Amino acid sequence: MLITNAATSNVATSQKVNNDALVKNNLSINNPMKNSKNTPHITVAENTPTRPVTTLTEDYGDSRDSGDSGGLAHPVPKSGPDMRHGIALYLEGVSVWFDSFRALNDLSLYIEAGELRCIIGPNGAGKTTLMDVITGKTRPTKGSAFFGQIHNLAKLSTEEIAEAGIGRKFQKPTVFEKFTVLDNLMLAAPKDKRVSKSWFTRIDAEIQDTLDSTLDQIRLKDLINKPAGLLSHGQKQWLEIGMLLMQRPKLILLDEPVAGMTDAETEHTAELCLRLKKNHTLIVVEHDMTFIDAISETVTVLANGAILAEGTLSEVQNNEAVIETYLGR
Ligand SMILES: Nc1ncnc2c1ncn2[C@@H]1O[C@H](COP(=O)(O)OP(=O)(O)OP(=O)(O)O)[C@@H](O)[C@H]1O
Repeated sequence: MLITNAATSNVATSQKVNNDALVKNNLSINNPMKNSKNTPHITVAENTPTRPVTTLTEDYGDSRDSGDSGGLAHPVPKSGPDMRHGIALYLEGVSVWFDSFRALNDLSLYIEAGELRCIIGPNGAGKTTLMDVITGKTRPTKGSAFFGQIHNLAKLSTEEIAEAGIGRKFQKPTVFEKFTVLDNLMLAAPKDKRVSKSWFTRIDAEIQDTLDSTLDQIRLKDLINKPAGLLSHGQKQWLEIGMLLMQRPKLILLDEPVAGMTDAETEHTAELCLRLKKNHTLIVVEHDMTFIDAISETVTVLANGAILAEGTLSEVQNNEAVIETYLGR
């Protein structure tokens, strides 16, 4: 019963899937790094492919909710993402068209492993569409999207992408209000190990470790027996981040994590992001500049589906085009 319920939550959509039936990855990666001003410097051995530059020629359609694999052949690598060359996420020339409207327009974005990247931009800039492409919810109409070297995000299903190690937290918390903090976390654990700690005296050692470190990260240890419905808005958000952490993602996407939070909660969330950064790659979409200032290294500004500017917060804040289009004078 609980497991059925869990399958309907945003977090549970990224539960691990049984991929026994999936064949080993067979993608050929044959087109090394191109010159681009966004391209980070990477030192690699001679003849080693640095980027999976596979230009997509198929039209993947324009449905935002195309979360299935659309009948495409998509061998799923059983291993985790290959980030040996330091790139966690690689998007090259990605466009998303909704009929004739271009929500993303030839967008190229490279996120290094261990990076905390902030994405800002006006309403309608394409931020959600970008997150949708990364999580497989929307297919690129054109371009390449890879997680590490081998996971082709344009071809994997949402579940396969979650299995590969990408976790997304949506803006609105969707915790199970009647269940305790602990039960919510246990429900988010990978399917094969998902048992409620309160029902069993013994618990998988790996899950126990993940639970302990998650509770350390989200600072809700003292509230484990509290029903989630009685938590503050901020605590619910942290719990939901904890539910993501139970799945041990490598790349975490946070969509407006501090919307509706008090100043103190915003500050705590900034501290949480900085703690998460020690072991994860993060992409944070936010409008709150105080929060961005507290956590940001590189900030990417999106407008009209393309990158308007990229740099430190103060660099983009002083960029004329950004002032004109987004921040104002
Ligand atoms: N399914 C769709 N069909 C048609 N147009 C869409 C669809 N989804 C999004 N769009 C349009 O694509 C553009 C980008 O939307 P998106 O939600 O990605 O922007 P955003 O930067 O996340 O905005 P916000 O900050 O308001 O959330 C918008 O103009 C939106 O209206």
